[in-house]
Amino acid sequence: ENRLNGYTPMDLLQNRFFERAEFVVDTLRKQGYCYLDDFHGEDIALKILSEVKNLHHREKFTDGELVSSNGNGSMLNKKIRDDKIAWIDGKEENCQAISHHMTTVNTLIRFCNGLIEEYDIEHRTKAMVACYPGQGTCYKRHVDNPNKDGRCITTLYYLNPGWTEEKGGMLNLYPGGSEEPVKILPRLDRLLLFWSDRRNPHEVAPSHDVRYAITLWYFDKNERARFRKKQEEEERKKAIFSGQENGSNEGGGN
Ligand SMILES: O=C(O)CCC(=O)Nc1cc2ccccc2cn1
Ligand SMILES: [Mn+2]
Repeated sequence: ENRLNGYTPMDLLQNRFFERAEFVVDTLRKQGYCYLDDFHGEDIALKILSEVKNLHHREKFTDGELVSSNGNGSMLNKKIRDDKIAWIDGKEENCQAISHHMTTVNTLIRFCNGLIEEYDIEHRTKAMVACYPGQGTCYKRHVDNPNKDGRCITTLYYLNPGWTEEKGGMLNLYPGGSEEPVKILPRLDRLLLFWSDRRNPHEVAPSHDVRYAITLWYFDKNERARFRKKQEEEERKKAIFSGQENGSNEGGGN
């Protein structure tokens, strides 16, 4: 069969993933974030971009959340984020290249999982396709997973050919809460990975051109299971509480 100097194409592919996973895990350990350029190659990157633009033109994006509570319970309608988003599971029509991206990152993360003892990564979210429509749209400084909801690695795939810092829209990352941000250019075919917890506050600087990205969050099995159990516990308590409320009103309740 077609062995290239003793390796099959599959061997070469596995090696390629293993090498990149080693680099990613070493770099994540060292600085908490890591990016890979030319992740899919330009042709596939442009195919993914055309599918994302198609989603945008077919009005498949919704507004990001509009409100943030200012901590004392009152809901401000202050915007914390201006991105438009679409959740994609990869089976939708006209999302084949996006689906290929999702399976490719899964394979990379599976190789990384073998090298990271502190996490056991088996699941991820759907793909969140995001668009910043320009005109200064941004995303305020935040932490993806501040309260142990299970997400351990954030992956961001950027789709912006010819992007320059003049266009704004830099991802400002504050690894370890550092004062000075690391400024990441959201260029085409760049895959950025970082720990999703408090180690990586980040923000999107005001963007003056249309800016696309695809986010996948990967879960640590144990943290996710604990979070789900806590959620169910809270649901039960709430149900009991509202049950008492119904029981207490006159004639209400069966
Ligand atoms: O586009 C980038 O460079 C990063 C943007 C970003 O941080 N997006 C984002 C989007 C989110 C949407 C829902 C919940 C949490 C979220 C956290 N982060
Ligand atoms: Mn974020």
